Parts: sequence; structure tokens; C-alpha cells
Amino acid sequence: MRVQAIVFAPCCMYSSSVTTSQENILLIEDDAAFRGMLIEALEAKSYKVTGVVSAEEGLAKLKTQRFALILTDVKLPGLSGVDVLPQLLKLGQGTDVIVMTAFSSKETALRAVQLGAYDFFSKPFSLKELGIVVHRAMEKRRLQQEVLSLRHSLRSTGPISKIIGHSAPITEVISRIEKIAPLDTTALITGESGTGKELISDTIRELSSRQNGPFIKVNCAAIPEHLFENELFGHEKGAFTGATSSQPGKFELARGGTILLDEIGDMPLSIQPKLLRAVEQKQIERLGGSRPIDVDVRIIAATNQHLEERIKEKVFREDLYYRLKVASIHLPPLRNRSEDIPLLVESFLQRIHHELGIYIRKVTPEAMSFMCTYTWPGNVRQLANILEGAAISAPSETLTADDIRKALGHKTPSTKSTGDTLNLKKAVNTFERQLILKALSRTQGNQTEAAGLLGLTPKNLWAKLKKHNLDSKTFKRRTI
Ligand SMILES: Nc1ncnc2c1ncn2[C@@H]1O[C@H](COP(=O)(O)OP(=O)(O)OP(=O)(O)O)[C@@H](O)[C@H]1O
Repeated sequence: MRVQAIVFAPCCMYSSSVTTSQENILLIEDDAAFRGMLIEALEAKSYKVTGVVSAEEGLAKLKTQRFALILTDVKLPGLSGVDVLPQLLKLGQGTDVIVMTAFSSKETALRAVQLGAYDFFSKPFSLKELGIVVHRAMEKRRLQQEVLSLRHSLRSTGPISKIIGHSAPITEVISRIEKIAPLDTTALITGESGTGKELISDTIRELSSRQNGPFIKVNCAAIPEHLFENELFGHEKGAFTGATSSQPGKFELARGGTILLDEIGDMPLSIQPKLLRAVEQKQIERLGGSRPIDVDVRIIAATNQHLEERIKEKVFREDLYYRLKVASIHLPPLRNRSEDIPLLVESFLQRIHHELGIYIRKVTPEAMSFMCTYTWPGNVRQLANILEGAAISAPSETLTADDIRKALGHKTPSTKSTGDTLNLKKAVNTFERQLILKALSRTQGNQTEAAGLLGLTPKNLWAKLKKHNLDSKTFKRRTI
């Protein structure tokens, strides 16, 4: 390009704040004099500047180097700054691009912004003006990086860390949770049984400003229709025979906090208008009451049903559905995110070790591959339960595909008669381990009682626990 005119600011360079940043800027400018001047000015502010003369050269640089910012002229010898913009943005992976145009081509500049440029300059511009915009872009980048690193540490240590999985669908779910949780709006969580809807509602609540308020969970499928209104909204004294005193319902108990309406698809049609009022106006009325009561409650609804189908069947109100689904999260079934299975298996085996004292040292590749291809109709809950069952019954500290199949109640492929199956010592050991596990489970970890059941002395049992690497304490309140 030809330098048109540069209006020099009195002090030649922009802001008075000293930039200590060593961030790299890629400058694409074919005019040697103009390029040199920009480099000098930016380097005076401690930016590192890599100058190139064409869009093609700029693209080549981006393939090997990362930059904090790209400054490009529009009029270049080969590809123009606007033509190359989509590629710059793609290769730059989030790096902002500032476009420099001639004053006469403001429309080009606007097109560049539409295409994704961060900002543009119409020449002539002052170096002060350029400096301010560069500084602002760098600040924006720094803040974005801060947000990313905060998000990363929150995801690895905060409530989000309880959600295991790195597949694209679960990553999308996590982003939705992070967006929705702080909004204090009604949320709807959908997904098959066992996909983690309750886990997600716990996480939303923990990430919201209501984390210290009450959290009331209502299973709509478990309440008979005639008790529903009373359960949710409470009653006044004398509302019905036996109502000897006034009593608040779940909504009032959740004041200042959150209410989870689980299995919302099973909520009786007769209650739905009252729920709609609670959602829209944050008001309820007790049974037998004559005045509305304000309830500051965040509602989270969850269901494994297709509410659109329930609407067609005329058992779910459309207006309520649209109010609930303002912020919705759909949990895909486990079979559609099998990449998450190895991580889930690892996490559940750790939990089994801590809670049951059963240590599984290894999962065979066949067992993992079987689990990754199985359809898991009961989703994550089924995977967790099957692993627990398999770990309890496994004859050794290595979990095999047969162990998983047995826990699933599948017929195992007939095993070849190997030396192993005839090894009496090994078979006795396996049988002994399983009997001890059952006895500990039945007595909830009481060693004296377990020893009695097994016909052993407590000292004998203690020695066998050590031999099998089992911890009786972890059997408290557990049953097989
Ligand atoms: N992504 C996950 N990471 C870790 N644990 C999970 C995940 N998803 C689900 N779980 C675990 O699986 C079990 C079932 O999850 P949850 O109860 O939240 O499912 P749900 O969808 O509410 O089931 P339902 O519809 O039957 O009530 C819980 O123990 C939960 O902690």
C-alpha cells in the first residue's frame, strides 16, 4: 500500500501507561516505511512485533507461531486483508485481528468487522489512536485468558469436577450449566433415567447465589394426586378434616433457596396452573388460604419424559412447558458418549475402593471395550451399579469382561477349561474372598458378627481381611 498520511500524536505514542507485556503482534503491511514506523512505535511499548509484507507470508507465520494480536493492511500485493481475514481468524485460534484501511474505503472496513475483525482504522490515523486500540485488544485478551484459567480451575476443583466426562456432549452440558447457574432463572433438565439429571441440578444450585439457601427435592412421581397441592403449597388450619394447624408446603420451605421438581412430567394436570403461577409470579396459595404468599424460590424441573408428547396427550400444559424450558439442559444417553466410559469407570472404581474397601487393580482391555460398546439402558447409574456388583463378585483384583457380563446377568461365553479353572488353591481363595465380602456386607462391617457368621475367630477373620486387602470399616450401612 501507499502511505496516505499519518497524523502524529504530540508524544508520538498512545497511552502513558507503560506496557511491560512481551506479547507478540503480527503486522502484515507491504509498505516498508510505514511498517518500520509501526514496529518502532509498538516495540517502544514493549510489544514484540513480527512484520511481514503479504497475507500469504502472514498465514505461513501463523502456522508455526502464536500471536496475541494481528494487525493487517487491507490493500496488499496478493490476497487482500479482507480476503484473508477468515483464514487469519481460523489459524489464529481466537487471536483478534485489527484491519487498517484507506479513509475512502470505510465500507471495506465495515465488511471486515462483519467478517469478525476486532476493530479497524481508517487512514490517516494517529499512533496514539492505534496504541489505545492495541492496548484495549490486549486487555480483552488478558481478561479472556483469566476467565479461561478461572473456569479451568473451577472445573477441576469446584462442583463441576463431580461431573465426569470429556466428550463433546458432556462438555456442552458443562458450558450450559456455567451459563445457566448464575442466572437465577427456572431451569429444565431432560434426559433418560440415570443420565445425571439430579447431579446436574445439584451442580446448578451449588454454582448459584442460592448455594447456602435450602434445597428442597420433590419427586412428583411419588406423590398421590390428592396430596399434591398440600405437599407443594401447604394448608391453613381447618382446610380439611384433620388440618388442626397451618402448615407450609415445600415451596415455602424452599424460600430463599431452590426447589427441584423431579419427574415433572408426572405432575397432575390439576396442579399445573398453580405451578405456573409460582413460576411466573413467584406466588403460591395454601390450601384453604385466602391470600397469596410470596415465595422467592428458584425452580429446577427434571424429567425423563418427552414433554412435547405429554402436551400432545393433553396431560401437560404447553404454557407451563414453555415457561420451564427457558433455560434447558439435555443430557444425552451414555451410549451416545461412550468416550466418557473409561473416565467414569476409573472414578467409580476409586469410589468403590474408598467406600467398600474393594481394590480393583486393573480392568482388562476386553472388559473396557465391552463396557464402551454396551448400550447401558440405565445409563451412568447402571454403569456404577454394575461395576460395584462386578467388583464385589470378582475373583481377583483384575476385572474381566466376564465379570461385567455376569454382573449384568448375561450368559457368559463358555470358558475354556484351562489350568486356571482347575487350580484348587485359586478357586478356594476366590470363594473365601466372596464369602467374607458377603458376611461383612450383611453385618455392615461388624467384624465379630461377620466372624461368627463365617465360623471363624475374630483374629482369624482379621488375618484373612489383611490377606484379601479388605477393610471392614467401609461396609458400614452397605448391603450387597
Ligand atoms: N457425568 C457423571 N459423572 C459422575 N457421576 C455421574 C454422572 N452422571 C451421572 N452420575 C451418577 O449416576 C447416578 C445417577 O445420576 P442421577 O441420579 O443424577 O440421574 P437421573 O438422571 O436424575 O436419574 P433418574 O431420572 O432415574 O432420577 C448418580 O450416582 C450420579 O452421581
